[in-house]
Amino acid sequence: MTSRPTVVLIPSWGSGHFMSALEAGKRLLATGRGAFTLTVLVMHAPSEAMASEVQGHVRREAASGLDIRFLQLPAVEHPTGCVDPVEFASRYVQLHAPHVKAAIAGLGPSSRVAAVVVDLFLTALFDVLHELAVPAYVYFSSPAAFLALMLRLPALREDLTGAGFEAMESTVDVPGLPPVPPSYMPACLVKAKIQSYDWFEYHGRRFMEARGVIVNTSVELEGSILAAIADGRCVPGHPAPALHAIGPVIWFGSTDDEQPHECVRWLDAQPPASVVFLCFGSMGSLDAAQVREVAVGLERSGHRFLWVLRGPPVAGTRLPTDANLDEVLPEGFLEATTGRGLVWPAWAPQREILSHAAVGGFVTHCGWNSILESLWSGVPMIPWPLYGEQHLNAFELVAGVGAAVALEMDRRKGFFVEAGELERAVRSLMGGASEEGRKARRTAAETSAACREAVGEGGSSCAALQRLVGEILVLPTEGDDSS
Ligand SMILES: COc1cc(-c2[o+]c3cc(O)cc([O-])c3cc2O[C@@H]2O[C@H](CO)[C@H](O)[C@H](O)[C@H]2O)cc(OC)c1O
Ligand SMILES: O=c1ccn([C@@H]2O[C@H](COP(=O)(O)OP(=O)(O)O)[C@@H](O)[C@H]2O)c(=O)[nH]1
Repeated sequence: MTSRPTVVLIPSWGSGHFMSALEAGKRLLATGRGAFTLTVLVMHAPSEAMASEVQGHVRREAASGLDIRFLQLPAVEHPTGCVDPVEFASRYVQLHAPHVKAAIAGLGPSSRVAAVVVDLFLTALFDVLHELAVPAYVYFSSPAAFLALMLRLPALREDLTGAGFEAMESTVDVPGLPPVPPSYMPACLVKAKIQSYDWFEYHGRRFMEARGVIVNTSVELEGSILAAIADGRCVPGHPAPALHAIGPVIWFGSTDDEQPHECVRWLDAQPPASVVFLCFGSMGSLDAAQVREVAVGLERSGHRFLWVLRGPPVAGTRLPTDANLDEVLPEGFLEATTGRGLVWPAWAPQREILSHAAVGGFVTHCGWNSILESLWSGVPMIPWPLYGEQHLNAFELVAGVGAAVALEMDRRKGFFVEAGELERAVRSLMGGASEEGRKARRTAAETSAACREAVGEGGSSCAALQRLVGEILVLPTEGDDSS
């Protein structure tokens, strides 16, 4: 066999997961310095909107001249009767298994498959990867804290009564984190969605079969949790999977835009660190009553703001529409805040915004990518978790990392936030008077430096990446007589 080996990456189709995994793959490729190529198996995204996003990414990356080959997998049926996206994703992936097997087996004659890296919801593919005897890795694009929790789920199930986490009176032990109040348990694991719990538990168990788990974090960010997992504190009596903390993996890819975005132009005219930025991720939207509270809270805070305000999701998807500002904002709000506030109703260039000197704080839905992007830019946060694992991320941000001012949410009213509470948190984060805000700003600046050091030459994440590449290159696969 003369050609170079290849590392196969199988991301899931959601833009956030896809780009995070692809960026990790590109870092593997760069660290391998030409020793292997990258082959990306692309599944059809289940909705048109997502499919066109993914196709856009594939087109851009395929044209980048890197050693990446994209192979489109055949379409499969959509599983029916799923209670939530995680069940859908897991079952949709199971249906891809024969195609994945054929695609990987088909690579064999021309290039040895050195490793296969799958997204965190794709562990159902392990059966075919084991059959093919290729080393299987997981790429975990969420924090190590959530990985620790997923590994703990089989044991935690024994402590749960039928009423689930929300009925629990004691705190939850997530090894490496301070005790977690049940109200911070991820929305994806609460009682009403027991099938979600089953699927998260399924994936958590299967992570134990992986050759390693590549995590989008760093020792500096989540050292105590990584150590707890490695010490076997999540699944006592079983060797923990090898962990590779290579983050922060942040995608800084270019867009097709030639002109600076309107939000960026508006920021250019604001004083340094004066603007609080509000954005709720790729799937976050607030209902009308909550939008009114945010508007009142921002107006009363007196601070400058840039608010990405999206409308309800497109029918049949979780993707928000562009907001109709005249309809949702209280009368007179835009006039009252002219000059010190911009409400943007559509997708905004978040990474660019967070790295702008005018931005001094971030009200975030606590998606892990958003948290990493904010920390990278040294921007302190106010956590407003919505879905997925974000409540746990919010807890970690305040109680662990410390780069945030906590926001009180009314759990009995669907985690509603009162205007006065948002006003208080914004004043605390952005004003000079609060010790809590000063600490969050100081910690964010320190964490930014630590993150940049981690991925730089000689840093912990850079070293982890080099070790991982070294391991992948010497791993034997079945039938490989060089072993
Ligand atoms: C982790 O638990 C959940 C994750 C998601 C989820 O789903 C999702 C679907 C898509 O089609 C596109 C996505 O980008 C996407 C993202 C997503 O969660 C976020 O994933 C990020 C990693 O890329 C990061 O970890 C964020 O913190 C996540 O919030 C959905 C879900 O239930 C609805 C989960 O339980
Ligand atoms: O208006 C928006 C909303 C989101 N994002 C990007 O979308 C990703 C969201 O990922 P995250 O993990 O934070 O949350 P998710 O949307 O997956 O829940 C991040 O890279 C954000 O920078 C963006 O650029 N503009």
